[in-house]
This record gives sequence, C-alpha cells and structure tokens, in this order.
Amino acid sequence: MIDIPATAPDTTGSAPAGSTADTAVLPAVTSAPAPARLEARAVSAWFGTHKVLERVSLDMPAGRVSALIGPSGCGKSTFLRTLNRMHELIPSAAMSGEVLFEGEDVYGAGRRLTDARRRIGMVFQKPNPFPAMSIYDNVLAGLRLTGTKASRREKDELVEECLTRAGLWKEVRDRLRQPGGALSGGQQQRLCIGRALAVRPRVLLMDEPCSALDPTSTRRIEETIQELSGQVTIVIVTHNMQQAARVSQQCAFFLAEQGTPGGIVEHGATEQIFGSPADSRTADYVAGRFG
Ligand SMILES: Nc1ncnc2c1ncn2[C@@H]1O[C@H](COP(=O)(O)OP(=O)(O)OP(=O)(O)O)[C@@H](O)[C@H]1O
Repeated sequence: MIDIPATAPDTTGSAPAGSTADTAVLPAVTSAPAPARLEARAVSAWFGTHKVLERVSLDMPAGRVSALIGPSGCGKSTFLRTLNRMHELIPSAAMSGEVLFEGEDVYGAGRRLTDARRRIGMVFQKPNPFPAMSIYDNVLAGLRLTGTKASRREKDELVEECLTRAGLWKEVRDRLRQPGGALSGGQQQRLCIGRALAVRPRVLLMDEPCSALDPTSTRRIEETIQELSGQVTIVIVTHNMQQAARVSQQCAFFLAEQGTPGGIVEHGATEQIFGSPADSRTADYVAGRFG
C-alpha cells in the first residue's frame, strides 16, 4: 500500500497544478461520458529490482464493477496504480505490458499521462478532501487542476450533479460553503467520489475505499458504488469478501506465493468465484481459511 500525503491529494489522478491541458474541454456543460472498457495485458511491475506483478491480464468490462481480492502484499494496489499510470510516479517503479482504454494503450507512444489520469479517476483508502476548502470548491478542485474553465452556473450544476451521483447532495446542499474537513469520514469519502466524478472519468479506481470507515458509512459507500455502476466502470480493491460479493459483478483473486511476484489465480463472475471457484486456493481464500 502506497501512502498519498493528505496535504497534497491527487484528487482524481488529474494533471498537476498549473497545467493548461484540456482547457477547451468544459465538463460542466457536457453530460457524463459513457463508461469505458479497460483491459490489462501481461502487466508486470517492479519496485527497483523487486518484481511484484507477473504478467497480469484482466478484462474490466465497461460499466461493470470489478473487484480485486487477495491477501496483503500480493500486488492488488500496484496493479490498480498501473491502470491510470500512478505507478510510474514512484521513482524506483517500472512496469511492462499494456493497459488498453477502449482498445488504446494508455502507455502507447504519444499518450499523455494527464489524459490517463483524467479519464481514469481514483479514490483512495483514506478520505483526502482538502480539509480547509469548502465542500463546493472541493468538488471543483479537479477542474482547477486540469485548467478547465466553467461559468458560475455550470459550476453550480456540476457540483449538484456530482454530489448527487456520489450520494451526498441531500446531506450537504445547505452547507456547501462549509469546509470539507468538517464532514464525517464517510461523508468525506463520498465528497472525494464527487470530486473524482467532476472531471468526467470513464473509469473509477477505488483502493480499499471503506477500510477507514465505520459499518454504516461503509454501507453508504457501497450503495453509492451500486448507483454508479452502469455510469462509470469501477475497479475496486477490497479485503472485505462480503463487500466484493455485494458490489461487484466480476472478481479477480490475486496471490503472491512464497516470494514470487503476484498474479491472478482466478477471475470470473462474482457468483462463480464465491459459489464455485475452480481453484482450491481461491476456495480457501474466499472461505476465510487464509489471508
Ligand atoms: N512504494 C513501494 N516501494 C517498494 N515496494 C513497494 C511499494 N509499494 C508496494 N511495494 C511492495 O509491492 C508488493 C505489492 O504491494 P501492494 O501494496 O501492491 O499489495 P496489496 O495486495 O495491495 O497489499 P495490501 O492489500 O496490503 O494493500 C509488496 O511486496 C509491497 O511491499
């Protein structure tokens, strides 16, 4: 698990501050784009000389929720971070293979890192809103980071739409000027989901989004994931088997055995992975016999 500093959240996997990329794009006046298909082909990853993933291939269908499960340290978060090119931010990190976004490799020649980050948003384990920034401005933070311009009316509409999609609007509509840090942990996480949605991603990566939350807040995030399903492609890392079973339509079981790099043992429809897994290691893991 890689820590992202709370003081400098990469809210959406967006472009760095000051970037003027995509200034012509006005997400506020466009409708949410269709969810995109993501496909990993033979993805391997390293930290220095330590190989942590071995030729992982996975199809993540458009508009579906794909859950990545497996014991600690088997490379789930690393795999997730190769999908929107966050892995390469770590100085010692390297990867090989392809990540196809609607058939085009996000690592292909001429492909920009900022495009991958904007199209493929991310929500982290620990809610990381800008604590002193208002709820309203938190939602729009990604627009500022990508240099996107919008009128006041467009911003108002975007804030309402994204907070509604994130399942938070009714709770905060009367206090949009209050700081994001004043919300509960679960509300902060839904604010982060709203913030990620504001730059119109077609895929949303979620790295254990409920692990810092209480059961009620967890349930609320799960409802939000279910509501977003169909609107945006979701890939979620979770240690919670019940959660994987509740929110996902397909599941991939990762394992790194005895010092070998992590890989996928088995993937398929969630009912099949939990109900009749083909591999005995999957069966043992989903039954809680290890990990
Ligand atoms: N920044 C880093 N530098 C060096 N090694 C790292 C780094 N991040 C992760 N690793 C190593 O890569 C391997 C895979 O870690 P990763 O966090 O992807 O696994 P995971 O399955 O997501 O684990 P968890 O469920 O505990 O988050 C581990 O051996 C870990 O120690």
